[in-house]
Amino acid sequence: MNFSKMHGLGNDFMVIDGITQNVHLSSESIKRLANRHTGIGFDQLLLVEPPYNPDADFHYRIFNADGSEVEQCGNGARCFARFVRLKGLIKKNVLKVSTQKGLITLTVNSDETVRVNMGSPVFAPSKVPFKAIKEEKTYIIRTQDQTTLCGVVSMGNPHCVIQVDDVVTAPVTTLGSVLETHERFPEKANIGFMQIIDRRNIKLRVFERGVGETQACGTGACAAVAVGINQGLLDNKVSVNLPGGELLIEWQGGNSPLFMTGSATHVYDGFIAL
Ligand SMILES: N[C@@H](CCC[C@H](N)C(=O)O)C(=O)O
Repeated sequence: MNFSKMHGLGNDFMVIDGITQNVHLSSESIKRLANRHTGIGFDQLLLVEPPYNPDADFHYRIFNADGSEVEQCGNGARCFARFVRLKGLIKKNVLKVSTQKGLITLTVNSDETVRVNMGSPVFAPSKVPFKAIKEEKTYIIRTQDQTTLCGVVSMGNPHCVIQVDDVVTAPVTTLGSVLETHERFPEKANIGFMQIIDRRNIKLRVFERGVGETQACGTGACAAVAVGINQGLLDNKVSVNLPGGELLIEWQGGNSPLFMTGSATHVYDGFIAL
């Protein structure tokens, strides 16, 4: 099987063309391939497929390193756009792509950065999904030894965003792993730790569902800015500083779409016998 290794700000992917190749992967084989010692190593596997929807150019499926299939991936979307152009699967620079959670539009800029229309953030708890009596801007989640204030949003996938004083000392792995599987998130969640520098700049670390902490999480950056704007703490255009680099997030609020812009890097092409 031919594949490409790519990354978006260090969030790394194995990208497979499932249009010209017949690909059948079980969650066990994805776990094996994701292993950084005995496999190829990646945070997510992206599988490019022909469109199911007449409005889309492609369909793409996303699998976490633990083998679970998920609905959305921001850094993956940008890598996907560069992959299909690099492999000559399409020539145009504006692409429509369906994922498990609907259609997104991707624009490849002249400097090869990619701007993604991620659709509108969804705060209704039942849609995240998150167990709550009613929608609030801030929730309290109780765990065995602490209570945590957070915002909750779906960017196609479930996110919980916690404001912290300093991302360096934030309990990303300890609290992140407890909240990822908290009973109030029936489909688990990605847990973001956001330090607000000023109204246009934040720092962010994310403990990703099905992976652990990654160098960057695109939907996590979108979720943090959406929660920050919803809570009245951020402006409509925010630069997000992640351990792996910067993303620009723009959202006018309400039902308007949220845009994410950032880089997507091709590392190498490979071949693996399964
Ligand atoms: N790295 C991603 C998010 C991938 C999926 C996530 N771990 C989930 O389970 O929802 C991104 O860049 O958005």
